[in-house]
Amino acid sequence: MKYISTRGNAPDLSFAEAMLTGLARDGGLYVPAEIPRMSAAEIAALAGLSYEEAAFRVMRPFIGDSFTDDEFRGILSRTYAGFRHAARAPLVQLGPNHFLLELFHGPTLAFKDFAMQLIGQMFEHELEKRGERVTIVGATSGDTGSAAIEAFRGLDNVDVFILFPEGRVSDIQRKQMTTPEDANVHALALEGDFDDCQARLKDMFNDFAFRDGVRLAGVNSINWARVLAQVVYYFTSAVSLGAPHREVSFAVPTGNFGDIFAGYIAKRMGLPINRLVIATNRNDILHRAMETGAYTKEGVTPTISPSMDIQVSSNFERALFDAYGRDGNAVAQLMEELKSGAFTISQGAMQALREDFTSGRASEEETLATIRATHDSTGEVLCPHSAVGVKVAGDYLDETPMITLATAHPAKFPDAVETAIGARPDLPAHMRDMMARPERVSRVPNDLAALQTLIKDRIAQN
Ligand SMILES: Cc1ncc(COP(=O)(O)O)c(C=O)c1O
Ligand SMILES: N[C@@H](CCOP(=O)(O)O)C(=O)O
Repeated sequence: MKYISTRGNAPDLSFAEAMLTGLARDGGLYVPAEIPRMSAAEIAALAGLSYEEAAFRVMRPFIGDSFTDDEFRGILSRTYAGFRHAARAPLVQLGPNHFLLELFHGPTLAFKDFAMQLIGQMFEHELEKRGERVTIVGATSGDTGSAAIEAFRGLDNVDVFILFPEGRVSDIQRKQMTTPEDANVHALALEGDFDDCQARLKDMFNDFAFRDGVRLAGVNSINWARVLAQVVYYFTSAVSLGAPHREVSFAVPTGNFGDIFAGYIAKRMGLPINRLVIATNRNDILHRAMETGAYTKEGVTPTISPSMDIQVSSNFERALFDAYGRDGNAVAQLMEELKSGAFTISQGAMQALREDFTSGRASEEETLATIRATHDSTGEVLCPHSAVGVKVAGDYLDETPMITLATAHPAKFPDAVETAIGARPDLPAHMRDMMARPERVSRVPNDLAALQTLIKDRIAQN
């Protein structure tokens, strides 16, 4: 299995190489040269398997010879051992034909753990084999950073630096990033928004002297392995509702487009998915793009679903690559235009996108009302991101079962939940004392050179 860049001008890599490389050297994102298909019989055979065994069967064809079967099985069993639910990703019913996929039972209470715990294990295995050390730099709007820190803290061959937008993550998210005591963890509060964090991260990858000097690696969904791990729960949830004999739809709270892109990959692999619904908050660039064909940046507006306060959706580039018939030059051209703030998607590409994706947006009031109504009718307490998904899913309910992804635990966003239902959800026991723990964080300017100097200095000290 080979991986190619969405901009068509970088070396082809194996799975393990693409995982350690992060961003392609032409600025693009790695995708598999071909998407392996699963037959209806292979999909049906996932029914009743453990999550780990289903994960093995869904991901195996993408891994090539980067890991042996035994190595990969060992990695998967360690990956999900720390989840607090035996099913890993349980489904609960919200109403007739509407289901919620709870993805928040991992160690940091967000769907990010599904992929981050896996790549933590894969990095450790691969770096030990190669005798290499890397510097991970990540950009986060709150959840990716905490999941990355949890997955990589304490590892000998990794330093992990996380850029988060100062004042724009919840208190719990900040504490998750600033309270670990491990010397290899560096939480950096950047003066800017998430898009600034992600832009500086990509600048670091595009500065080859810095990139090679610190042996830079990325664990954002730039990294294909992150997307791949998320494909699995589309299969397990759909199969438990009758796939491949019955179609299902998914509604996905969306920011950086990694999670819903994983659903698209599941569909390309043969999972019978009717709709993939992109659910956005007020930062609705994807919804606007789906409606008009114009992908136009606006400023990021802070919302009660802060992890989705994103305007430049990194993984949309992967969807565009397919929509443009895998023409890397066309994608490179669009990304060049985006530097000036906007691009227009061709009619043909829009048609291709609309065959797979549809979209909707939830306002702040609708998000709060959805948390309240869902609690009243089912007892389920939604986080505000999941509530965006449930609200938008409501506009698409029909005879096909709809699965909305619940992407974070409500206790990560107690203020929004309290506003909606008048009660603050409890944190799980392992996090109860979190607010009292001392913090370690550096404030950093939105400036590439200053960030690079800080990172080099910290590595030299370790
Ligand atoms: C809780 C939560 N929900 C939804 C999203 C959006 O997911 P994606 O960025 O993969 O579109 C994020 C951030 O990525 C998140 O942290
Ligand atoms: N919402 C994310 C943003 C980063 O997205 P990723 O897909 O690159 O991990 C977060 O919580 O940080």
